[in-house]
Amino acid sequence: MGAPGQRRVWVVAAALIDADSRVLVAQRPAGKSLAGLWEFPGGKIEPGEAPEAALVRELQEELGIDTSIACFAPLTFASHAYPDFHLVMLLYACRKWSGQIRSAEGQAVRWVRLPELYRLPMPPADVPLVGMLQALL
Ligand SMILES: Nc1nc2c([nH]c(=O)n2[C@H]2C[C@H](O)[C@@H](COP(=O)(O)OP(=O)(O)OP(=O)(O)O)O2)c(=O)[nH]1
Repeated sequence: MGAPGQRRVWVVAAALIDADSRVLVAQRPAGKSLAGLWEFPGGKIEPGEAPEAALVRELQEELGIDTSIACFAPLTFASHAYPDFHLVMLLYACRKWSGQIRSAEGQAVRWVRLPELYRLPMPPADVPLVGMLQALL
């Protein structure tokens, strides 16, 4: 479980859920780590930044939507040792936003139902989270 002193990376992400209980996933672009895998939108928390503020910022940057901290319900977290860092990722559920979702950073995005989510290739840290999401939907 993670070498001592391994770099720890704090990430925040959202399970955006629509009225049909579908979840939005985004594909990691070619050339980045974990390329091609489907992830929950989000990103790294900046130093001094509150996780929820980071999530509002990331959803605006990546998807062009406005969200409110009040609409984030803590869902679960991932703690996963990647070869070069240890990821801690907080996952929030969010059913309310304003604006039209568009992929502002060129990532492919898809709305998927749970059975499909189980079949999509996701980063290893995300795999245990899907079951937690199932309990919510
Ligand atoms: N947003 C997001 N990141 C995830 C998920 N699962 C997972 O392992 N990650 C990892 C990938 C990245 O290493 C990190 C998120 O960083 P980021 O999205 O802000 O930055 P990045 O793509 O430039 O990442 P990197 O190239 O520096 O690794 O968390 C997920 O579901 N959503």
